[in-house]
Amino acid sequence: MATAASDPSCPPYPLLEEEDDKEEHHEQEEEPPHGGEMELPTVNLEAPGDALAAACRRLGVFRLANHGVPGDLSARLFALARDILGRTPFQEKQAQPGYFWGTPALTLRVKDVNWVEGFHVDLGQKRPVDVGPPFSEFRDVVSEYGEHMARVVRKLFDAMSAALGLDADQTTSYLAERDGTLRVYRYPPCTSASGGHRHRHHHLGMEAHTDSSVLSIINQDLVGGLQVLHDGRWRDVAGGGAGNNEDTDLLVNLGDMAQAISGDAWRSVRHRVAASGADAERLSLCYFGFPREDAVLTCRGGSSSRYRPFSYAQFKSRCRPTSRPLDPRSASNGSFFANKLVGASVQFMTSGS
Ligand SMILES: O=C(O)CCC(=O)C(=O)O
Ligand SMILES: [Fe+2]
Repeated sequence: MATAASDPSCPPYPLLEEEDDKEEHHEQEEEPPHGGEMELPTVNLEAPGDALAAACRRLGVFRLANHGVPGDLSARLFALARDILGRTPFQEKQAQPGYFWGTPALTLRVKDVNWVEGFHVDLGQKRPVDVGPPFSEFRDVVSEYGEHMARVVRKLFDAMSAALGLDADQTTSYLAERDGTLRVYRYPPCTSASGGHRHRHHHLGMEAHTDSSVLSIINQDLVGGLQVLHDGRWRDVAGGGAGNNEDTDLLVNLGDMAQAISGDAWRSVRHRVAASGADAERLSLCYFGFPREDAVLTCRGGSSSRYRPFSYAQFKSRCRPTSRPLDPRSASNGSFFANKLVGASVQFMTSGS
């Protein structure tokens, strides 16, 4: 049984049950191979051109240059996150609003826990949460960073809307950029990490999934660990050295809502995070932009679309988390979203799909 008890910043209870051989064998069979590092295309936010639609169609993930997020702001947020998450005793962090460790399933079953902790911040929350230092400084920097994320995601979505031919109302309501979520993650050192290859006692920083957002913006440090599924292989996406200089690229993932809006022309990329090694910790700042809850998404393709018009509120209320991840081999990029929708309710799908 693995525990993190020797590290005071981690929970003082066991985090992993022994996996039985049968289950281990099952998981090994399902695991897509690892395909090494992948060079992602870069989109220039000031001049996205054809590169934007090409990346959305082919990959569902790209680097974003010329975003204008000040390097020293990212650096300040990374430094605060490193301090607060990495050097504060677990019990103290746990008392803070928005703090989490591992998966929500942790309370039910200590198995397949994601080796990650962090803060979840609703940027649209009207009343600031009352916290003392150093958390108040953290809250203020998060809020300033969130303003930049809202600006960047709006500009990017405007360019995407133009490429998809959305009207002015859709362009406004399909993304509520100021009501996004920011997650500040720390992937603590993990003694049972194995570089992304599954074997007995292997952990992941975050299990394979697609995001439910329209767009997600990831700012990861130099440690790296993010992997995307492309052509049936897990490919490493190198860390960007976030916060080291103003020219550092951000990463953009298309989420399920972008795939739906595009009528499946664009991809919601399947991705995961390898657990950090025993002597490394990884930090990332992830912003998620969602549609306005009441906006009805009419998916491209009209009556021939696979999706009936639906609102994000409906999608959220119907989407039940599955207890285990879907088979990653069968879930090629994109089909996972359809599976999520089918799992949520057939009401979202037009008949026959
Ligand atoms: O930490 C990261 O780089 C990615 C996290 C992620 O995929 C998520 O929060 O959905
Ligand atoms: Fe994600």
